[in-house]
Amino acid sequence: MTLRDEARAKVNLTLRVVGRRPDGYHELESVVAFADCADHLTLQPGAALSLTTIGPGAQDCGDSADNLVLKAARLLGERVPDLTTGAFTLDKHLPVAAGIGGGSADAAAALRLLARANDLAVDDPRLIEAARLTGADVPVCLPSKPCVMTGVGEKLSPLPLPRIPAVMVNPRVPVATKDVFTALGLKPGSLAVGATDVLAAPAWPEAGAPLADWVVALEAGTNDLEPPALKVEPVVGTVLEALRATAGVQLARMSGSGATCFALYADDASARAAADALCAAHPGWWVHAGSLS
Ligand SMILES: C[C@@](CO)(OP(=O)(O)O)[C@H](O)COP(=O)(O)OP(=O)(O)OC[C@H]1O[C@@H](n2ccc(N)nc2=O)[C@H](O)[C@@H]1O
Ligand SMILES: Nc1ncnc2c1ncn2[C@@H]1O[C@H](COP(=O)(O)OP(=O)(O)O)[C@@H](O)[C@H]1O
Repeated sequence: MTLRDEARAKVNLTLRVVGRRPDGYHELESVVAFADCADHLTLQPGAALSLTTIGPGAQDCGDSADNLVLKAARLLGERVPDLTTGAFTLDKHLPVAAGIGGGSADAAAALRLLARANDLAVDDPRLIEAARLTGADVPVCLPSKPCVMTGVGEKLSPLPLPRIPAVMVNPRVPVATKDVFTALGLKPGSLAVGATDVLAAPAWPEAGAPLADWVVALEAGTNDLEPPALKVEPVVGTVLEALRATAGVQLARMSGSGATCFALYADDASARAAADALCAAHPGWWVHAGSLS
């Protein structure tokens, strides 16, 4: 029997860099949501672990041993004796190295499929450990639910975010996360470990609050990686300008380390119209109209 799952794109609605740990990793505070665009992963359970990558993005990410799907499966196999793995097929649609965690979402989907094939609970500590070791963004992609993410990405606190009409744009220029953190220029050790825990968390709207309240709260945030990303890849500025010029835009910001940027709208029709205008003006860009939740 073939098992299937979706690897939904992650969007950092806000992203604050709190500091840099002595080991070089950065502590973050980020409101994370998930989009209705995704890669598709299947698993044919069996003896040998393998990966075939297909779809429009296959040539950008490949199926070599360093693919995050295989990395996650190997890390889980090191923790679960006699783990049944099998043949994965990844139908790759999301832009690669784009600040929307496509590879992390694929890895998380692989772990969820392996959990199903092996009757493991989704909150099994071995699954969560394998996620954390695969990459900083993989733990948040395991549940793929809106949350406040802290630490280097492993601490998750659920958030009652409503469905938000949105447009996502990637200029089809890959940006390496490491290069953006380097351009930020923080010295290792510019933070006491655990400092994110003692920072006052902003008061987010209650469950059921109107979208307008969320937009006001999110507007008060930033993405601290925008300035260094603009240095690494100035086209991010062009994308933000284009999104901010669309009719009905409520908020436009970069996601993660870029170069994908998103804009929020009050309704689906405005998001659709904005996406159509962006596609006409920039036929080379990847543009997705849909929603975040
Ligand atoms: C910045 C974020 C925000 O959600 O998103 P993306 O832009 O990648 O989508 C993530 O923290 C990215 O997570 P992920 O892409 O999984 O990071 P990893 O593979 O673990 O690390 C890539 C590189 O980024 C840096 N890195 C990553 C996460 C973090 N909290 N601090 C860091 O300093 C490290 O230099 C590391 O070498
Ligand atoms: N399944 C995968 N999909 C995308 N990228 C992958 C995958 N496996 C490994 N990678 C590598 O991970 C890096 C980060 O990719 P991705 O997750 O798309 O971007 P980001 O970290 O900006 O959100 C890329 O350089 C890519 O080569």
